[in-house]
Amino acid sequence: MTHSSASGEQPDNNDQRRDDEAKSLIDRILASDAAHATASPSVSGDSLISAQKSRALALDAGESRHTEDDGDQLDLAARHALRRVEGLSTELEDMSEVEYRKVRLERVVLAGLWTEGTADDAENSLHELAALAETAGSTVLDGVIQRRHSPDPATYLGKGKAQELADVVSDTGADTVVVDAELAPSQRRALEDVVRVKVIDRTALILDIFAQHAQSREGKAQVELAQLEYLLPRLRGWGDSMSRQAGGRAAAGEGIGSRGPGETKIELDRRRIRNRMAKLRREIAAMAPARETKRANRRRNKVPSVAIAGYTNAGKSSLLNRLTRAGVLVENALFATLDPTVRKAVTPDGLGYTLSDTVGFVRNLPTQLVEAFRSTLEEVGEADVILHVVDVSHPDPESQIAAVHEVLNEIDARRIPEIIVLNKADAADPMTIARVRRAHRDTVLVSAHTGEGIEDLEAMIADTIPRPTLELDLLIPFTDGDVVSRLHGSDVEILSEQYQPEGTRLTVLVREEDKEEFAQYVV
Ligand SMILES: Nc1nc2c(ncn2[C@@H]2O[C@H](COP(=O)(O)OP(=O)(O)OP(=O)(O)O)[C@@H](O)[C@H]2O)c(=O)[nH]1
Ligand SMILES: [Mg+2]
Repeated sequence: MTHSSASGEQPDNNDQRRDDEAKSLIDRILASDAAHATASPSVSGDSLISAQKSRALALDAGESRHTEDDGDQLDLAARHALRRVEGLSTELEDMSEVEYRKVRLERVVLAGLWTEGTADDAENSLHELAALAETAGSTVLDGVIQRRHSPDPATYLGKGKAQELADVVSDTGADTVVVDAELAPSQRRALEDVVRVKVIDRTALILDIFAQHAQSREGKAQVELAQLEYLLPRLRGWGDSMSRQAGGRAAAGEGIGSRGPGETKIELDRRRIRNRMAKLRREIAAMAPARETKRANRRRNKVPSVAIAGYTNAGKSSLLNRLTRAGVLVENALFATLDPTVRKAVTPDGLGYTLSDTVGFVRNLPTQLVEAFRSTLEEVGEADVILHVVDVSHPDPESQIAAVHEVLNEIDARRIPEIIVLNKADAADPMTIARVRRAHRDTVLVSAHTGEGIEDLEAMIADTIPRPTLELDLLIPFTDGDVVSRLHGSDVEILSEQYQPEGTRLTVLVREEDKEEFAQYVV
């Protein structure tokens, strides 16, 4: 689906387009097996800031005053940003009075700022937040964007807009507000006071999704560590707010942002949290050897390793399945894959390599997660080749590519040869494809669904992985037939083969370290 520029369109068309987009986005997330889904989670181009930077902005020291003005109140734009995604009647009058433990599905309203870039960028960012919220299991009721130069230090949105948000919340009967930023504890509390429902930020949302998806013991430990890391500086904030909302659903430890070591354990003091974190770090370190052994084995056998990396939902697992016919979970949800999967694959000319699927990246991936998943991500950092999978059916693949490069940079993986795999060719706009291909060399256009371009990709992988370089001329007696089959195995390249009276005569390329094995047959 293409995302045409809004300029020049009739307002009705704009509204229609937004409605259609919002609807298809929701459909896409809910119907996880619907193969025909077209829209993708979006990302904002210009607002690409590292988690570190946004955190520095957000974690100011408990300041709680409003700035002078209430931002640039571009009312028309703000109105347009108020999209009704799903209408629900208002059943609850005053959320702070309600025993909302019983509400099962979280019903959320999203709030974001448009501080830079175009209106489309700002909307894309909110769309991505909606996809994240849906992935976490909530229903998105509405979303608002305020045009401002910078977040209000007190309530994130300006005072007036925060009040409008409160109205939207009470009109829609939402029980949670999700903010498209990382909030300081004081901002979160102040905003909660205005909107009267639980407020969580983007980082908490992503951590929550990871908590839901972690499968392995290591993955679970890594997520818990990241959650505690996030919680620690916010301890006072959560505690204060929860004591004010005693009996609330959040206090019961339900809902987004509270799975894992969330608000139920709020009574833990910092020391106990630190102890727990130290224990988790030790556990994760202790689990590393198993992974390290496997990796060392692969290194010893010099099997080339290819790591699949890329933005979440780009089609990494689909591509792994396509290349290896492995049954890896493919889901139209963000962060379906958390635990790295390693599979064997063979190039068209018979060279073996390993192919590993990894956790997806996202714009402003919380630094806590990059830290906690470092050992998993390091797997990417040690690969011989990186397949960087890009969803080219997305309106703005460039910013996803940039976000992935940023994470690769952080784990020191930018020096590794990279093949940019433009996936979902079947659903992509030719203009977008052309634009991305102009900006990036070494791209290959594929569709994991239709199989288009997969042969080109396989050929590119074969050309990029380290190949055996040592040429040997061998004569193998017929009595040693097993050696011939070994040569036909996956890490030798056969240049010529003929039968002679004394045995099989072969010219082959082998890896340097396999030289000894065949030394006795060298002619
Ligand atoms: N149209 C189209 N859709 C695709 C293609 N490849 C994958 N998809 C869809 O994109 C969605 C995500 O695919 P996955 O393979 O789970 O993506 P992923 O990158 O592993 O995602 P995470 O593990 O969640 O980060 C699924 O709904 C796939 O069916 C493709 O070539 N064309
Ligand atoms: Mg996956």
